[in-house]
Amino acid sequence: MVSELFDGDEWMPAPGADGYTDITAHVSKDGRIARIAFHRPEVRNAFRPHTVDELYRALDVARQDSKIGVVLLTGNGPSPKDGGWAFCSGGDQRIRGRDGYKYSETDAVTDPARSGRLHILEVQRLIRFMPKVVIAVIPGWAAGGGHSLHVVCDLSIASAEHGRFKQTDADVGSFDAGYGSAYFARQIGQKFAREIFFLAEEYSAQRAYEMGAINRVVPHADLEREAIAMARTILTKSPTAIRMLKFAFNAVDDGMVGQQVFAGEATRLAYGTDEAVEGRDAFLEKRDPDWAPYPWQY
Ligand SMILES: CC(C)(COP(=O)(O)OP(=O)(O)OC[C@H]1O[C@@H](n2cnc3c(N)ncnc32)[C@H](O)[C@@H]1OP(=O)(O)O)[C@@H](O)C(=O)NCCC(=O)NCCSC(=O)c1cc(O)c2ccccc2c1O
Repeated sequence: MVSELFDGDEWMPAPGADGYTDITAHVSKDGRIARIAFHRPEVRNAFRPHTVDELYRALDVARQDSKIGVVLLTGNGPSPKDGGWAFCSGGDQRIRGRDGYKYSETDAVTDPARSGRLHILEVQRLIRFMPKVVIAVIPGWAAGGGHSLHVVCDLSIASAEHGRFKQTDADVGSFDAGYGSAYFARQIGQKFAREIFFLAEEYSAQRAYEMGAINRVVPHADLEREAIAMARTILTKSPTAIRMLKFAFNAVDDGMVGQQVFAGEATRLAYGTDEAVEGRDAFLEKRDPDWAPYPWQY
């Protein structure tokens, strides 16, 4: 079983998915939505380096699939041990070393520079910069690094019954000092964000909604159906408009990188104009460009 909430009629395996152990990856039957899920429910979907490698790969496959417009990131469940649900509980504390999270011996990692990993941050950047909408679909706990992952997603939808939130970083001597905290404060305000990190108290999906940390709270049984409905609404929109909007929302918080990402897409739009074509053709034809047809717009 993939997950109790997984509807097999909606999905087919994503390319490369049969090699994954720590996640599952699917594509909707029309090829337009990706569903990527943590698959370690017995540890509340905590991630180890191998999980992060697979997650990065699956997200990048979705990023490079030009039919896909929306990615649903979720956690499979419930736990076979106790029936608990989780989106993700962050880094697997059992394999945390002094320089990061450790691969297991079966991963056969010999490069010492690769041994201690904090590369969930690379996943955060991939979610942030991919030109598609990523929706966190939260069926249970979002804790520690799992809490930060939902923060970096474009939208979040949570189970009313089982969605629970807790930022445990400071309990375990860790701190996500980037999107997980500073950007979170931009979302919900400084006082709430500081409270959530400094007190590390559990809060409900309803409370998260009231603070503006998530977009929707829905009945548990409807969670994935509602997420798919959100995705289908987004898919009715212009891909270019959604891409430019995502990067516009990002830019103000992402400094020069945000400007670069937005500007790259502006350049792509400019290349499509006759004016830019004239500049290229003039160079190739070894003549002066004729800008006369193109006014100084105001
Ligand atoms: C998530 C919980 C609040 C759930 O509590 P609950 O009571 O429902 O469940 P249990 O505690 O009994 O858990 C069931 C079972 O799962 C195991 N487990 C849960 N979470 C983890 C985990 N993260 N690592 C390993 N194992 C986990 C638990 O031990 C139980 O196993 P049994 O064998 O006893 O059945 C609660 O579980 C909880 O608080 N979990 C820990 C949350 C946490 O502190 N996460 C790590 C935060 S730090 C982090 O994630 C992080 C990672 C990075 O890579 C970073 C990189 C760069 C900067 C910062 C980073 C960062 O902060």
